[in-house]
Amino acid sequence: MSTITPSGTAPSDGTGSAASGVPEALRAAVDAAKERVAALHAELPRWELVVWTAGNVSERVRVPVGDGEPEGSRDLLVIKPSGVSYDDITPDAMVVCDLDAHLVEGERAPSSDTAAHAYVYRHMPEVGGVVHTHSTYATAWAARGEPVPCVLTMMADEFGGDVPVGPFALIGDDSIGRGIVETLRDSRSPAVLMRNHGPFTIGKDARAAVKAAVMCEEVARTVHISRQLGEPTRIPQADVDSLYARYQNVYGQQPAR
Ligand SMILES: O=C(CO)[C@@H](O)[C@@H](O)COP(=O)(O)O
Repeated sequence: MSTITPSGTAPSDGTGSAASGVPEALRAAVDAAKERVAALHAELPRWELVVWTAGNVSERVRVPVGDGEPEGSRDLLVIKPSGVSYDDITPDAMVVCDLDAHLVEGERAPSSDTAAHAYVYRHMPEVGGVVHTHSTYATAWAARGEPVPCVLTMMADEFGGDVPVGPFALIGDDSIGRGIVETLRDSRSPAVLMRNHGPFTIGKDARAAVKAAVMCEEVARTVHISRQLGEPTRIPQADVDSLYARYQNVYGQQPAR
Protein backbone atom coordinates (compact mmCIF):
# COMPACT_ATOMS: atom_id res chain seq x y z
CA MET A 1 0.00 0.00 0.00
CA SER A 2 1.34 3.44 -0.86
CA THR A 3 0.41 7.01 0.02
CA ILE A 4 0.87 9.89 -2.40
CA THR A 5 0.01 13.60 -2.73
CA PRO A 6 -3.79 14.09 -2.99
CA SER A 7 -5.45 14.91 -6.27
CA GLY A 8 -8.87 14.54 -7.89
CA THR A 9 -10.17 11.56 -9.83
CA ALA A 10 -12.11 11.84 -13.09
CA PRO A 11 -15.58 10.24 -13.41
CA SER A 12 -16.18 7.54 -16.00
CA ASP A 13 -16.64 8.88 -19.55
CA GLY A 14 -20.04 7.16 -19.64
CA THR A 15 -18.98 4.54 -22.21
CA GLY A 16 -18.32 1.92 -19.55
CA SER A 17 -14.66 2.77 -19.65
CA ALA A 18 -12.72 5.58 -18.04
CA ALA A 19 -10.08 7.71 -19.62
CA SER A 20 -7.63 7.50 -16.80
CA GLY A 21 -8.71 9.52 -13.80
CA VAL A 22 -5.58 8.48 -11.94
CA PRO A 23 -3.50 11.57 -11.20
CA GLU A 24 0.16 11.42 -12.23
CA ALA A 25 1.19 11.61 -8.58
CA LEU A 26 -0.61 8.29 -7.95
CA ARG A 27 0.63 6.53 -11.07
CA ALA A 28 3.47 4.58 -9.51
CA ALA A 29 1.42 3.49 -6.47
CA VAL A 30 -1.54 2.41 -8.61
CA ASP A 31 0.67 0.52 -11.06
CA ALA A 32 2.42 -1.28 -8.20
CA ALA A 33 -0.96 -2.25 -6.75
CA LYS A 34 -2.08 -3.52 -10.17
CA GLU A 35 0.99 -5.77 -10.31
CA ARG A 36 0.32 -7.19 -6.83
CA VAL A 37 -3.41 -7.67 -7.25
CA ALA A 38 -3.08 -9.26 -10.71
CA ALA A 39 -0.53 -11.74 -9.33
CA LEU A 40 -2.71 -12.52 -6.31
CA HIS A 41 -5.69 -13.44 -8.50
CA ALA A 42 -3.59 -16.40 -9.72
CA GLU A 43 -3.54 -17.67 -6.12
CA LEU A 44 -7.32 -18.27 -6.19
CA PRO A 45 -7.27 -21.15 -8.74
CA ARG A 46 -3.87 -22.25 -7.42
CA TRP A 47 -5.37 -22.98 -3.99
CA GLU A 48 -8.62 -24.29 -5.58
CA LEU A 49 -10.71 -21.48 -4.06
CA VAL A 50 -12.65 -20.72 -7.26
CA VAL A 51 -14.28 -22.25 -10.30
CA TRP A 52 -14.51 -20.32 -13.58
CA THR A 53 -14.33 -16.60 -12.58
CA ALA A 54 -16.11 -16.83 -9.23
CA GLY A 55 -13.75 -14.85 -7.04
CA ASN A 56 -12.02 -11.48 -6.75
CA VAL A 57 -9.22 -9.65 -4.97
CA SER A 58 -8.78 -5.91 -4.34
CA GLU A 59 -6.24 -3.68 -2.67
CA ARG A 60 -6.62 -0.13 -1.32
CA VAL A 61 -4.30 2.66 -2.54
CA ARG A 62 -4.10 5.19 0.27
CA VAL A 63 -4.14 8.87 -0.73
CA PRO A 64 -3.46 11.62 1.86
CA VAL A 65 -6.25 14.18 2.00
CA GLY A 66 -6.26 17.95 2.05
CA ASP A 67 -7.14 20.04 5.08
CA GLY A 68 -10.62 19.35 6.38
CA GLU A 69 -11.16 16.27 4.20
CA PRO A 70 -12.02 12.96 5.91
CA GLU A 71 -9.06 10.54 6.09
CA GLY A 72 -9.33 7.93 3.35
CA SER A 73 -11.94 9.82 1.36
CA ARG A 74 -9.65 10.02 -1.66
CA ASP A 75 -8.41 6.43 -1.47
CA LEU A 76 -8.75 4.22 -4.52
CA LEU A 77 -9.09 0.48 -4.98
CA VAL A 78 -7.63 -1.83 -7.60
CA ILE A 79 -9.75 -4.86 -8.54
CA LYS A 80 -10.24 -7.32 -11.39
CA PRO A 81 -12.68 -6.67 -14.26
CA SER A 82 -15.91 -8.66 -13.94
CA GLY A 83 -16.14 -12.12 -15.48
CA VAL A 84 -12.60 -12.21 -16.88
CA SER A 85 -10.73 -15.51 -16.85
CA TYR A 86 -7.84 -15.70 -14.39
CA ASP A 87 -5.66 -16.66 -17.39
CA ASP A 88 -6.34 -13.19 -18.81
CA ILE A 89 -5.81 -11.18 -15.62
CA THR A 90 -2.72 -9.05 -16.16
CA PRO A 91 -1.69 -5.80 -14.45
CA ASP A 92 -2.97 -3.85 -17.45
CA ALA A 93 -6.32 -5.65 -17.26
CA MET A 94 -6.97 -4.46 -13.70
CA VAL A 95 -9.43 -1.65 -13.09
CA VAL A 96 -9.29 1.24 -10.62
CA CYS A 97 -12.30 2.58 -8.72
CA ASP A 98 -12.91 5.19 -6.07
CA LEU A 99 -14.46 4.19 -2.74
CA ASP A 100 -17.94 4.84 -4.11
CA ALA A 101 -17.22 2.06 -6.62
CA HIS A 102 -17.09 4.52 -9.54
CA LEU A 103 -14.70 3.52 -12.33
CA VAL A 104 -11.62 5.73 -12.37
CA GLU A 105 -9.43 3.83 -14.82
CA GLY A 106 -10.00 0.78 -17.00
CA GLU A 107 -11.46 -0.52 -20.22
CA ARG A 108 -13.88 -3.02 -18.68
CA ALA A 109 -16.58 -3.07 -16.01
CA PRO A 110 -15.18 -3.72 -12.50
CA SER A 111 -15.97 -6.83 -10.48
CA SER A 112 -19.63 -7.24 -9.55
CA ASP A 113 -18.51 -7.18 -5.90
CA THR A 114 -16.79 -3.79 -6.16
CA ALA A 115 -19.52 -2.07 -4.12
CA ALA A 116 -18.95 -4.57 -1.29
CA HIS A 117 -15.17 -4.11 -1.36
CA ALA A 118 -15.58 -0.30 -1.46
CA TYR A 119 -18.01 -0.31 1.48
CA VAL A 120 -15.53 -2.27 3.59
CA TYR A 121 -12.73 0.20 2.75
CA ARG A 122 -14.97 3.18 3.59
CA HIS A 123 -15.98 1.79 6.97
CA MET A 124 -12.87 -0.13 8.08
CA PRO A 125 -9.90 2.22 7.54
CA GLU A 126 -7.41 -0.40 8.81
CA VAL A 127 -8.34 -2.77 5.97
CA GLY A 128 -6.03 -2.69 2.96
CA GLY A 129 -7.19 -5.78 1.07
CA VAL A 130 -10.47 -7.65 0.45
CA VAL A 131 -11.08 -11.07 -1.14
CA HIS A 132 -14.23 -12.92 -2.13
CA THR A 133 -14.46 -16.57 -3.19
CA HIS A 134 -17.03 -19.35 -3.37
CA SER A 135 -14.61 -21.96 -2.05
CA THR A 136 -16.43 -25.25 -1.57
CA TYR A 137 -16.22 -26.07 2.12
CA ALA A 138 -16.51 -22.49 3.40
CA THR A 139 -19.49 -21.97 1.11
CA ALA A 140 -21.10 -25.19 2.38
CA TRP A 141 -20.91 -23.77 5.94
CA ALA A 142 -22.36 -20.48 4.59
CA ALA A 143 -25.25 -22.41 3.00
CA ARG A 144 -26.12 -23.77 6.45
CA GLY A 145 -25.62 -20.38 8.08
CA GLU A 146 -23.39 -22.05 10.69
CA PRO A 147 -20.15 -20.54 12.04
CA VAL A 148 -17.09 -22.80 11.84
CA PRO A 149 -16.38 -23.59 15.51
CA CYS A 150 -12.88 -22.90 16.86
CA VAL A 151 -11.69 -26.49 17.38
CA LEU A 152 -8.22 -26.22 15.75
CA THR A 153 -5.11 -24.36 16.88
CA MET A 154 -4.83 -23.10 13.27
CA MET A 155 -8.23 -21.40 13.78
CA ALA A 156 -7.12 -19.79 17.03
CA ASP A 157 -3.93 -18.60 15.28
CA GLU A 158 -5.56 -17.09 12.21
CA PHE A 159 -9.13 -16.27 13.25
CA GLY A 160 -8.88 -15.80 17.01
CA GLY A 161 -12.04 -17.86 17.39
CA ASP A 162 -14.92 -19.09 15.23
CA VAL A 163 -15.29 -18.07 11.59
CA PRO A 164 -18.52 -16.04 11.87
CA VAL A 165 -21.58 -15.99 9.59
CA GLY A 166 -22.88 -12.75 8.08
CA PRO A 167 -26.43 -12.02 6.88
CA PHE A 168 -27.93 -13.03 3.55
CA ALA A 169 -27.62 -10.07 1.16
CA LEU A 170 -28.25 -9.56 -2.53
CA ILE A 171 -25.39 -8.41 -4.75
CA GLY A 172 -25.37 -5.00 -6.39
CA ASP A 173 -25.53 -2.40 -3.63
CA ASP A 174 -24.07 -1.81 -0.14
CA SER A 175 -25.96 -4.75 1.43
CA ILE A 176 -23.12 -7.28 1.26
CA GLY A 177 -20.51 -4.72 2.36
CA ARG A 178 -22.70 -3.66 5.29
CA GLY A 179 -23.09 -7.31 6.35
CA ILE A 180 -19.33 -7.86 6.18
CA VAL A 181 -18.57 -4.77 8.29
CA GLU A 182 -21.31 -5.45 10.85
CA THR A 183 -19.96 -8.97 11.34
CA LEU A 184 -16.21 -8.31 11.34
CA ARG A 185 -16.02 -4.88 12.97
CA ASP A 186 -15.99 -6.38 16.49
CA SER A 187 -14.42 -9.73 15.57
CA ARG A 188 -10.80 -10.88 15.43
CA SER A 189 -11.67 -13.02 12.41
CA PRO A 190 -10.45 -11.81 9.00
CA ALA A 191 -13.13 -13.99 7.36
CA VAL A 192 -16.92 -13.94 7.30
CA LEU A 193 -19.22 -16.55 5.73
CA MET A 194 -21.98 -14.53 4.08
CA ARG A 195 -25.09 -16.67 4.47
CA ASN A 196 -26.09 -18.61 1.31
CA HIS A 197 -23.29 -16.91 -0.61
CA GLY A 198 -19.70 -17.56 0.48
CA PRO A 199 -16.61 -16.20 2.25
CA PHE A 200 -15.31 -12.64 2.19
CA THR A 201 -11.95 -11.95 3.83
CA ILE A 202 -10.03 -8.82 4.83
CA GLY A 203 -6.42 -8.01 5.63
CA LYS A 204 -3.86 -5.25 6.02
CA ASP A 205 -3.16 -5.74 2.33
CA ALA A 206 -4.41 -7.95 -0.50
CA ARG A 207 -1.88 -10.69 0.25
CA ALA A 208 -3.09 -10.96 3.86
CA ALA A 209 -6.70 -11.18 2.65
CA VAL A 210 -5.79 -13.96 0.18
CA LYS A 211 -4.04 -15.86 2.99
CA ALA A 212 -7.18 -15.55 5.11
CA ALA A 213 -9.25 -16.97 2.22
CA VAL A 214 -6.87 -19.94 1.87
CA MET A 215 -6.90 -20.63 5.63
CA CYS A 216 -10.70 -20.19 5.82
CA GLU A 217 -11.23 -22.92 3.21
CA GLU A 218 -8.67 -25.18 4.90
CA VAL A 219 -10.29 -25.03 8.35
CA ALA A 220 -13.80 -25.30 6.88
CA ARG A 221 -12.73 -28.53 5.18
CA THR A 222 -10.92 -29.99 8.19
CA VAL A 223 -13.73 -29.27 10.63
CA HIS A 224 -16.28 -30.66 8.16
CA ILE A 225 -14.31 -33.91 7.90
CA SER A 226 -13.87 -34.09 11.66
CA ARG A 227 -17.61 -33.76 12.20
CA GLN A 228 -18.28 -36.79 9.99
CA LEU A 229 -16.68 -38.90 12.71
CA GLY A 230 -18.06 -37.19 15.81
CA GLU A 231 -18.31 -33.79 17.50
CA PRO A 232 -14.94 -32.01 17.62
CA THR A 233 -14.05 -30.38 20.92
CA ARG A 234 -13.70 -26.62 21.31
CA ILE A 235 -10.45 -25.09 22.49
CA PRO A 236 -10.88 -23.24 25.81
CA GLN A 237 -11.11 -19.45 25.27
CA ALA A 238 -7.99 -18.69 27.34
CA ASP A 239 -5.98 -21.03 25.12
CA VAL A 240 -7.52 -19.48 21.98
CA ASP A 241 -6.43 -16.05 23.21
CA SER A 242 -2.90 -17.31 23.97
CA LEU A 243 -2.53 -19.01 20.58
CA TYR A 244 -3.87 -15.95 18.75
CA ALA A 245 -1.51 -13.58 20.56
CA ARG A 246 1.51 -15.78 19.80
CA TYR A 247 0.67 -16.28 16.15
CA GLN A 248 -0.11 -12.63 15.48
CA ASN A 249 2.95 -11.30 17.33
CA VAL A 250 5.65 -14.01 17.32
CA TYR A 251 5.10 -16.44 14.43
CA GLY A 252 7.23 -16.16 11.32
CA GLN A 253 9.73 -13.38 10.66
CA GLN A 254 8.73 -10.48 12.87
CA PRO A 255 10.00 -7.00 11.94
CA ALA A 256 13.15 -6.02 13.80
CA ARG A 257 12.21 -4.04 16.89
O1 LIG B 1 -21.01 -14.30 -6.70
C1 LIG B 1 -20.84 -13.58 -7.66
C2 LIG B 1 -21.91 -13.28 -8.64
O2 LIG B 1 -23.15 -13.70 -8.10
C3 LIG B 1 -19.47 -12.97 -7.87
O3 LIG B 1 -18.87 -12.86 -6.61
C4 LIG B 1 -18.54 -13.84 -8.70
O4 LIG B 1 -19.24 -14.37 -9.81
C5 LIG B 1 -17.33 -13.04 -9.16
O5 LIG B 1 -17.82 -11.97 -9.96
P1 LIG B 1 -16.80 -11.00 -10.73
O6 LIG B 1 -16.18 -11.79 -11.86
O7 LIG B 1 -15.73 -10.54 -9.76
O8 LIG B 1 -17.69 -9.86 -11.22
